[in-house]
Amino acid sequence: MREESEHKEHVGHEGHEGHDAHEGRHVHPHSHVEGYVHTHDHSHDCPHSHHGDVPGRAILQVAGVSFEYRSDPVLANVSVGVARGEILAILGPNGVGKSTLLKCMNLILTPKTGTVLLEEKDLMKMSGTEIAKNVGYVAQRNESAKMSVFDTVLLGRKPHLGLRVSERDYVIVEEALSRFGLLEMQLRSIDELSGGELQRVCICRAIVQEPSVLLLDEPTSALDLCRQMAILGVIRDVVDHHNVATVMTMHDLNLALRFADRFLFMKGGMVYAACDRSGVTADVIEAVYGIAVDIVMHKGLPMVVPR
Ligand SMILES: Nc1ncnc2c1ncn2[C@@H]1O[C@H](COP(=O)(O)OP(=O)(O)OP(=O)(O)O)[C@@H](O)[C@H]1O
Repeated sequence: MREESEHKEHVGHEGHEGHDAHEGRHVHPHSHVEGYVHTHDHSHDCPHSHHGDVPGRAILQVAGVSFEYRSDPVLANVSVGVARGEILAILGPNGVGKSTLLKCMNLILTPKTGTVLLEEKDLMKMSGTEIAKNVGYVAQRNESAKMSVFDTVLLGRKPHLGLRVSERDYVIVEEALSRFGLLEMQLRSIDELSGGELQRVCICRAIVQEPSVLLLDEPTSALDLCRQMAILGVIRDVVDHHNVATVMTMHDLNLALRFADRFLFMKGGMVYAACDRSGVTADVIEAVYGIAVDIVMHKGLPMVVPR
């Protein structure tokens, strides 16, 4: 099994400008990250919300995946797919295996059984560079180093670089830095950033990588309320306008309901429910988290309120 050091192609972006944070996923702002505009502009054909398990349309398809750390079983027979233009939220209590599943989706961890297909190609048969070109990943905990914010984000271009950094690479990086509100701190060393600033840098790095699949492990865990909305707004925008598929693990059910299209609830290392917003019921939440909740509607969006 490959442990989690290998292709840590952090994904990163988060932005402030041009997002409709208060409207969440129902409003898709028309700003964009420059890099995607030049290379994958599918803005006219991106589907928005999808239901069920998208088996036929999934760009990334996990089938029958099991995983164990040494001999401790963590995942059992997990199957799920994510389509272009949609955000899948992986939900469930601490330690249930959300991060492990995410790491199996780009083979940072190698599943014990099962397959992971990217556009119907077996990920196990792809090179690390090929995976990195297609799948961006931002870890839950990000390593820092003595490197500037600019250089860190530029590293996201690595899978695409030729012999040297091109003008286009610089344009993509600068555009993304701007969207993530990082321009002013681009010369600072990332080992001097706050946890939330570093999280934004890492998401920004993943975005400039221009992946077709983004895997984000608790992308808002270190962010304040305003930046949670901003960054999820930018991610939603990239997903909507550049036909990217995104999977994110989350704890905040209300943020998930606001920004994601589909929801994978895990319990005991298995899939308990895979549904769209209408399937997120008080019964499911109680069964998965062991807490009684009410689901109330607020401005057209369901909200989970613990009793
Ligand atoms: N490197 C590791 N070696 C051994 N066990 C691990 C390792 N990483 C995670 N585990 C265990 O595997 C289980 C699943 O962990 P994982 O991080 O996937 O859960 P999670 O649902 O993402 O949790 P959280 O919500 O707390 O982040 C936990 O019991 C955890 O202790």
